[in-house]
Amino acid sequence: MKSIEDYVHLEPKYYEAVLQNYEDLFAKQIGQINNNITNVVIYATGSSSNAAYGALPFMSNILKMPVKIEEPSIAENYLLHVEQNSLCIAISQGGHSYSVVKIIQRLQDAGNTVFALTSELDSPVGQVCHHVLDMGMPVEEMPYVSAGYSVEILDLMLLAMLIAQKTGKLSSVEFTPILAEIKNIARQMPEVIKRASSWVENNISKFATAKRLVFIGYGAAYGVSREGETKTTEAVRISAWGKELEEYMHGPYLGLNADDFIICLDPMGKLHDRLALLKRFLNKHVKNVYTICAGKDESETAVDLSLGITTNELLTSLFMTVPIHLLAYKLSQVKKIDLQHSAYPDFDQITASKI
Ligand SMILES: N[C@@H]1[C@@H](O)[C@H](O)[C@@H](COP(=O)(O)O)O[C@@H]1O
Repeated sequence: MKSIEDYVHLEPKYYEAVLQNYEDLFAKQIGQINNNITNVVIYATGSSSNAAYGALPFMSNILKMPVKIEEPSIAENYLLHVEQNSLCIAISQGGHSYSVVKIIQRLQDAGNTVFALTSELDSPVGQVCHHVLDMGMPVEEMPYVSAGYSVEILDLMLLAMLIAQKTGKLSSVEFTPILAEIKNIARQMPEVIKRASSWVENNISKFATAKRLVFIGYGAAYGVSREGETKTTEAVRISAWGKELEEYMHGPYLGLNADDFIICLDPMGKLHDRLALLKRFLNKHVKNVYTICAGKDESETAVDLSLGITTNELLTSLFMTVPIHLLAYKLSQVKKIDLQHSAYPDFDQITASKI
């Protein structure tokens, strides 16, 4: 089975394939989308939900309408009131998540149209949903996904662009440079992976002593911070938080421990100065504060990582998770965690959380 690291190295190839095929992949289903949609509701859980948060600011900006993410279980059991002009998108990379299958069934039974994004077309999600969107990559064998998470972000961004074009929100003149910017990022992925790999290598012995990792991001990097929490919890099996910048400052900072390892995720956007203030505070109380930034940051220290891409902050989730995935993988190796076999084989037998 390929490892998380193997899949990270496959990301440039998968991005290239999606960028070549996205029109064919999505054309048929895009044609079925109602031109009068006023908002988008995304149903996803785990990494798929984190990916949606990474794409959300871009999607809302391109579609010029509200985009929200709902936890499928809460939506299915308590919030089943969907507006007629909502575009419902369910995401399940593997297509076996119980709560995603359920919400698709409930929405369709109530007369709503649901589009499901998945890589496994004949999975339960693929079979239940009437409008399946192919993610455009092979099924990821490794259950702790990395490439699939990133491809979901790319898929959602391209979908938003196509829908915006179809509904008259984005002209061809506007479409072309945005697509060129995304392609430019895709071309730089090998260099991002190289920089991220050496940063992880150089710092792994220190990270291996961490009792807790705290990821703090804003804008598109909020999804990245959430993915930091997910991957660290699932693959490294130590405590982790993934917070939005102001959310962290609102109260969680009070739970700070001097031995926390804090990773700040800076897309070099609107809230860069707010993050700088928080770092000033954190550096007074915590020894291990790191920053991963999209482009070059003048205040960068020796332990920080610059991924070297100066781009629209809304697109940074396409590459900022690379170091987070590699760090989680390397830490799992150091801790000799077997990611290929389930730690609790009885879990799904008892709960049927994956069907
Ligand atoms: N442990 C995994 C998560 O890492 C994954 O993100 C989630 C959603 O998976 P999917 O996108 O296939 O619905 O499922 C599992 O619970």
